Amino acid sequence: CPPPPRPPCPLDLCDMFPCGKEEVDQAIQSAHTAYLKWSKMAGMERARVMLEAARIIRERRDNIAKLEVINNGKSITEARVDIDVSWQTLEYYAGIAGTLAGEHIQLPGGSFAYTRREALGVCVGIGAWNYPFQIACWKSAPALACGNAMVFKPSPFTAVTAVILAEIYKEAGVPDGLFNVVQGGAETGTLLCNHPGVAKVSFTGSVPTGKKIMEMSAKTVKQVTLELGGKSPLIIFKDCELENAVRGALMANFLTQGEVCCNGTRVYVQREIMPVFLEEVVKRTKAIRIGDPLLENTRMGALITRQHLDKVLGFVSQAKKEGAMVLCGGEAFTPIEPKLKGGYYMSPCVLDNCTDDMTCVKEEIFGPVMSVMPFDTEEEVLKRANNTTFGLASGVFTRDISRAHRVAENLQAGTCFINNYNISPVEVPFGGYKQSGFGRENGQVTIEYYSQLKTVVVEMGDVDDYFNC
Ligand SMILES: NC(=O)C1=CN([C@@H]2O[C@H](COP(=O)(O)OP(=O)(O)OC[C@H]3O[C@@H](n4cnc5c(N)ncnc54)[C@H](O)[C@@H]3O)[C@@H](O)[C@H]2O)C=CC1
Repeated sequence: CPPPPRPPCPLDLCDMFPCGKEEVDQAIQSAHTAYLKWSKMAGMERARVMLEAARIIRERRDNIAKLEVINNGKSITEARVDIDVSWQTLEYYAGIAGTLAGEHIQLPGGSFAYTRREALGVCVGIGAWNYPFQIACWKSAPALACGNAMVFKPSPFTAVTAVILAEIYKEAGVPDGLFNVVQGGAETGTLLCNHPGVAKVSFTGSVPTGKKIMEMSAKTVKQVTLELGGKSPLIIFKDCELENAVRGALMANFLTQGEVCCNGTRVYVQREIMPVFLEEVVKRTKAIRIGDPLLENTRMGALITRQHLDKVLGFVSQAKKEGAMVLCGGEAFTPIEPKLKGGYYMSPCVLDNCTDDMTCVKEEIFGPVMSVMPFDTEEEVLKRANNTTFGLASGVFTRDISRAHRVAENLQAGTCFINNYNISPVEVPFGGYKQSGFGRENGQVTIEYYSQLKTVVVEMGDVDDYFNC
């Protein structure tokens, strides 16, 4: 049902009507029809269509990026990177589509077996609001490369750009229905996860929702990939290249207004360099340009919603109550331009005097808030870094190559960045340990999560007369 009429708002991007059972059934049915056709095509044929889609995205990069800024609130420079990563994802998996193959296994007496890598069927993608277009590509590209269809549900807060992707796939020549977008929130997502026509659900979002997705998917034994939240540690040793470590800490905390699942928000700094680190990090954080995300030199745009901004500011207040010290930021920010008044901006925040038991150190804030803590030894910091139910990412800054690899080995996280942070090219697998989820996105391994192996056993001789004794 359309929502009741309300006065038009000049800032509205679209009206979103959530899909109900009928639309979800239709989307899955048409995706299934498209899958029957698409999965019979050769990998090279699928690759050609995907490369054409990648080309169109590249050609329209600036327009899509602009729309993504309006969709999400992130800065235009970041949005362009998201769109570049998106077409690269399509190119990468187009390259793999033509290489999908099985094995040949020799058996006694000339008999043999072979394996076929087959598609799963209709896959569902459920996206978060922080990387709307990129998440749709991270999920659909490997799915389509393997011969699947996808029904994608974007977050209701960022409903628009996934539709652009659907239009581009169609223009590039995928069969009608191969990539369908359904709109809506939890109810629509529930319909998708409970649907018997769905073979797999790939989800990006919060841990509580991820658990529900798993539970619903279990009823019909759907495969599941979960990309959930994090509270990742970033460990900075005193022998680091300080300039890089400071830049890395900013990269680990303030991209997309801090709304990044793999952010390194627990920053452990070796005690000897703490004063100089804090001085530099605060100086740079204060200098971050906040404001109109469509301007070239803006580096921090608006948070996703008023409620989310209030939630993030609430974390800062709670941190103060628990004894943390705000070194900078942590307040609602009103840009000078009149048109931006009422936007959900906040100044990026650095918290000192933090301890491991504080709420700001334990819980995912999903906003521009960095918690800094001192440490003395490698053994101690590893213990503290791993003392969390999350395990998405981690980082270490040091000039000592042995220490870097030793720390990477001992951190319980799906990714460890050495001497940088938040670098996620498509060639590199991405995903979590512990409650940050399972399965992987990107890299060759993701093919495993969007395909299944069939074994074909071929007898070249006679069948044993086993029962005639
Ligand atoms: N790991 C990550 O990348 C992300 C983590 N988050 C975390 O989650 C918090 C809440 O953000 P939300 O957008 O509300 O995350 P969420 O986990 O509630 O929503 C993510 C997606 O799941 C859908 N969804 C919600 N409930 C569902 C259900 N019962 N069944 C099926 N689909 C459902 C939503 O419509 C959206 O498309 C954030 O404050 C942040 O801490 C949010 C976005 C991304």
